Amino acid sequence: MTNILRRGSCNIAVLYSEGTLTKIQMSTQTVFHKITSKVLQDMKNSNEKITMLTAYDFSMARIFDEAGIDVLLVGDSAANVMAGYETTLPITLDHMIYHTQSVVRAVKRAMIVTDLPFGSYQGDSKQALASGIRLMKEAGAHALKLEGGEEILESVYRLIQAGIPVMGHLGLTPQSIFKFGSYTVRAKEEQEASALISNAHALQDAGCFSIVLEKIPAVLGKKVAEALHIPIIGIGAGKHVDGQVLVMHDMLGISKDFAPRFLRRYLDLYSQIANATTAYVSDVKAQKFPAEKEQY
Ligand SMILES: Nc1nc(=O)c2c([nH]1)NC[C@@H]1CN(c3ccc(C(=O)N[C@@H](CCC(=O)O)C(=O)O)cc3)CN21
Ligand SMILES: CC(C)C(=O)C(=O)O
Repeated sequence: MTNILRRGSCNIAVLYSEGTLTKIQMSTQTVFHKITSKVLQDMKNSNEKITMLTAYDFSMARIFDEAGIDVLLVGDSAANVMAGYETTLPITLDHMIYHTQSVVRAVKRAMIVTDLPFGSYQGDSKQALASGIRLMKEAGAHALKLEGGEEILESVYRLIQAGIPVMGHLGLTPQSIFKFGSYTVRAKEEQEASALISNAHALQDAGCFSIVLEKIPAVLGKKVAEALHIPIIGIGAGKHVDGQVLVMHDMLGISKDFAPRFLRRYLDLYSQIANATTAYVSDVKAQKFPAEKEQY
């Protein structure tokens, strides 16, 4: 195996010697490989880190996809960053379908994983399957993510039986925030750590293609990534896991007052957008916009 392609716009010819990957010949002669669970597994096996960001809309998803992101997560964090709710609980399956459809229209290469939202799967595996089928059929998701371990295994299994790739999510699981009461680091104590490890094994055994670990000690992230053969994607789970995920608004510096230790901001878009807005407002007020050449 050689290299796994990164950019849509450049001419890196990527030859993947194993497996049966979909190749798309673009007009620019760029060869794309659509990212699938098989590609992610190959990345783990060859020690290539997996990159994942959230996306909720067409315009941002297109930029991320063309810039070479491997996985786009249509996260239920849309409840927070798109809709302004305090928690992820209020977002509905219909909202998740809308966001997923928007992302799907933009993406050529990345794998699109959508969260099953709170209330659309817990406790009833038939409801989980019905919700999952809507996201695959109506929205075009490539895979689904569900929060939890043992307690949702039946749902995970039923989805996988139906041919839907499932990503697990352990550690800090925001849909259970009212059970835990805070967003503190999880599994610091031995008992919770060993429960997390056994849940990770159970998810892998049920057929999950990958697991997200959120806000846990780096040593535990390392332990899980080494013990499991499937790719482990971390958010606040240290550097030894197989890939990293961040919420796009955090990574781009759009979100305000969110500064957990695990976050690295690659831009300060909040102030850049605010400055651009002030400049626009003052130009219009001062009748500097539009200028002669900007009118008909
Ligand atoms: N903008 C955004 N980014 C996220 O990463 C994110 C969401 N929203 N919404 C859904 C979940 C919630 N997540 C969270 C929420 C809080 C912390 C956190 O560390 N909060 C506090 C510490 C709280 C405490 O220690 O009690 C912090 O330091 O900001 C981490 C992940 C991750 N997800
Ligand atoms: C924080 C990530 C992993 C997530 O689940 C979301 O964005 O909803």
